[in-house]
Amino acid sequence: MKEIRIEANGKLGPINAAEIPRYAGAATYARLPRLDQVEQADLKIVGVPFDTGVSYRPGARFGANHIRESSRLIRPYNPAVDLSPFEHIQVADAGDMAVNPFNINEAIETIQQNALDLTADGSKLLTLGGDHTIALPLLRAASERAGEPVAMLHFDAHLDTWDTYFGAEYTHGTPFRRAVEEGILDTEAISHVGTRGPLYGKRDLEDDRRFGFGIITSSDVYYQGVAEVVDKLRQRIGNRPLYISIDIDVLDPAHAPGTGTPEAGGITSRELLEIIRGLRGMNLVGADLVEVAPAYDHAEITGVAGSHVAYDLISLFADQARVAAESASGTSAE
Ligand SMILES: N=C(N)NCCCC(=O)O
Ligand SMILES: [Zn+2]
Ligand SMILES: [Zn+2]
Repeated sequence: MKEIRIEANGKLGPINAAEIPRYAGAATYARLPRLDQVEQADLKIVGVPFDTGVSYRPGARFGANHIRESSRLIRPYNPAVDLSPFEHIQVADAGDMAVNPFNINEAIETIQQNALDLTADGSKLLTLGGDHTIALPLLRAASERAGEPVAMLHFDAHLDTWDTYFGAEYTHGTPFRRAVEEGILDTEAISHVGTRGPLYGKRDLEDDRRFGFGIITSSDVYYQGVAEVVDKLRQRIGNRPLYISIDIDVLDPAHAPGTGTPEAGGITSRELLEIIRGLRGMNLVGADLVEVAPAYDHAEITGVAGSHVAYDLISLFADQARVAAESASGTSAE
């Protein structure tokens, strides 16, 4: 069937839901064009079907396609930030990386190389799915492209700065310790948001602090509120190149049951979306959304949350482009 798409400012947008019912056809994220359907993309959305690094329930290898299927209802205008993101940047779905499920070291190499290849033309990357192991190669690629260690906001129930599991260095509980060891993070500007739940010991927090991480716990979000949290994060990060890593388990299991290591007492999807929206104007260079495991989901609760989180991340990228275009053309950029 012929696709009928929304087009504006020379950008090829989603399939028009007024012409072709939104439940029809193969899923791309938000029914956006595939990368091979556009001449160029400013932001590429790519799936990472990999979950060999998990310590508990597997299934995040199916996360990207679940988020795509759950994103069919996304509409083109984002009123929360007064922006039609797909009109300001060309966004395209680049499909999935082909990652070895039997060899973690090789998988990490592939992810890093694919991320570098996809951004060689100056475009940016938002990855969907996979377990949190994949943040390490994605951060390596992001810091190489930025030409310096990157700031990071890490939304997660977990610290993911543990040392090893069963002697393994590369797992979904250890990417950020490795990243600090490798010197690819700007340790003046890294923060966890939404952490909670039992730890192995107090030492986990001491190690984490030593690496440079600031912590805003799930309870801090509750007691301080979104506005104060956003303020603190913006101050800590300033204009540094910023990578955002979102583990969907940062949400309470009521908001995201479909994940591998759920912890009670999480933030709501409203809080997460509001914090992301509060980051407008920051120097975002890349992002991932990990740990969506559809086997434990119901009624696409987690898939819908993930698809909307991705939409507000895309809106941040688009807003950066809007501001840059406005200042280039001399119109005031608010
Ligand atoms: N979900 C992520 N990324 N990490 C959880 C690791 C929890 C653990 O096995 O102790
Ligand atoms: Zn994690
Ligand atoms: Zn987690």
